Amino acid sequence: MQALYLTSSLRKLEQQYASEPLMERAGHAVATLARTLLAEGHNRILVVAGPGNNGGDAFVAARYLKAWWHEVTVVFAGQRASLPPDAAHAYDGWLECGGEVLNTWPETGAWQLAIDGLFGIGLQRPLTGEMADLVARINALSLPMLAIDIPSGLAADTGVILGTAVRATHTITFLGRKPGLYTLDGPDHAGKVHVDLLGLPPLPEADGTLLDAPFTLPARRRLNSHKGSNGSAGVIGGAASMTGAALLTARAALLLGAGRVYAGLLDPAAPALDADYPELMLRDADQLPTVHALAVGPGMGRSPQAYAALQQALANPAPLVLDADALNLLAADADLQHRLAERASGSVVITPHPGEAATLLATDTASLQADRIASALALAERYQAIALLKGCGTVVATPDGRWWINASGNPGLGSAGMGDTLTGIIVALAAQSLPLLESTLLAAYLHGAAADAAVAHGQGPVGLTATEVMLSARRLLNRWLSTAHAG
Ligand SMILES: NC(=O)C1=CN([C@@H]2O[C@H](COP(=O)(O)OP(=O)(O)OC[C@H]3O[C@@H](n4cnc5c(N)ncnc54)[C@H](OP(=O)(O)O)[C@@H]3O)[C@@H](O)[C@H]2O)[C@@H](O)CC1
Ligand SMILES: Nc1ncnc2c1ncn2[C@@H]1O[C@H](COP(=O)(O)OP(=O)(O)O)[C@@H](O)[C@H]1O
Ligand SMILES: [K+]
Repeated sequence: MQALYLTSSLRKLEQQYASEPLMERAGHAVATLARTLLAEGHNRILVVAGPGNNGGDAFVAARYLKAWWHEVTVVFAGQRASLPPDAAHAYDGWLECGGEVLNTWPETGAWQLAIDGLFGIGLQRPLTGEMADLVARINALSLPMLAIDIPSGLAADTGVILGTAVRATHTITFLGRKPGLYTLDGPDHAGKVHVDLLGLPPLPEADGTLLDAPFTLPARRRLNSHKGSNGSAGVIGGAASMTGAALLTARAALLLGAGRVYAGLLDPAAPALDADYPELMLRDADQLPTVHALAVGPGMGRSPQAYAALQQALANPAPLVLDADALNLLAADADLQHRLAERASGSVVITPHPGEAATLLATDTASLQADRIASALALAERYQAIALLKGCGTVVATPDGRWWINASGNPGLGSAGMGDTLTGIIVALAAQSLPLLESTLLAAYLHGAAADAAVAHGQGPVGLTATEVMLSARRLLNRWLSTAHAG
């Protein structure tokens, strides 16, 4: 797990250490990494420098690379007179070592690496006109591309593209990881992220946390354990023509270790048996026994029966996962919201995708996605529940203001049934007595990591199925458990 920092915190750190030669160190770090990205025998580097301190870093990097005998072309999108002081100093340093500055894009240049120092964390408004053209030219180069601090055009706090953005193969980011590198459009633009602290100690308090490892696991199973000690999970959903969703959740709960799994199906014509998984106990939605953790929503629809089932579930003290139509019903009904508010804080997790989340916050999807961290925090606050906002870089937030971004997963997860699977993993872990927040965080990471492992085995991203993801998740969880409990 890695710390994530918002721009406001990084700015404070910069001010605190204003007397340190941070730009010099930044440029040196860029040059050092750039060298390693050049293929054997390659030497020609394009550096694009912008009008602020990100451009200053670029000039310092250019100077080092030239000193190390590389052929460096610098394109500068700014005016010397308008540069901030450190960047102006870096510009002068580049000229003093014999470097040249081009103010227009050169006709030809057989570069072998490009360095993007156009904009960093100071970007405030969308790139347009000449700046946007420059980004288009950079992106048209089919080269390894190293972005300085953050790909130019990407908003550091949100991962939103401001107009247009550089697509880098590598990003070297300073002082701390920015959340925008890991959510929404960040991962498509950042490539591999490298961090350099510029010689400073890390900030004592992170703003958020990156989920990039299985940081917590269910307890080791005693040899003398039985299905009763592994917890029972319940799933309510599966209205007519959507029973598959509830069965997927139930199967995931079974495969991820719940001792008993009951599925309460709303479709009166639902089968009495899941033929592939006869281990599952299928019941009518209102006939579930007491369970240790309950998931409500997959394939549930919004019928009066679905409403009643949700109302009943909210009165159940077991840890609760609300997904899919349970969220749409909740968003539309004050009584359900009241019942949710009456529950112990932290005993419910809501798992909306951006469309459901927008409904829950009475906004539109674009506004919701414009700041996924703020949206997840708003959901957690508004519903006094753990909120898991799905999508590339899933964000988890708690009512007390903590947040996490999940680093695992891939576009193979973009097919029906993947959300149902996630819900099943959460409820399985919660049934096995892992606290609900830990269950949610581990499930988010495991679900994505399972998809990554499946892709590594050639099962995706195209055509990856939810069933493959849950089988992969079972393998991974067992591997993590055996490593953690070895010896
Ligand atoms: N400070 C430090 O200690 C350290 C900082 N470091 C480095 O500095 C970076 C931050 O530098 P920064 O704050 O100067 O901002 P930066 O990202 O270069 O951009 C600002 C410039 O862009 C301009 N501009 C903005 N939007 C625009 C648009 N749409 N279209 C056109 N222009 C636009 C804006 O103009 P203005 O808005 O003022 O008109 C201003 O000129 C940081 O990411 C890291 O790389 C490291 O060296 C470590 C130590
Ligand atoms: N590009 C992606 N990168 C990472 N995770 C993704 C991506 N696309 C989808 N996912 C994940 O897949 C799941 C899809 O859930 P959801 O939209 O509810 O679908 P479903 O219709 O299967 O219920 C979520 O956990 C989401 O975060
Ligand atoms: K940049």
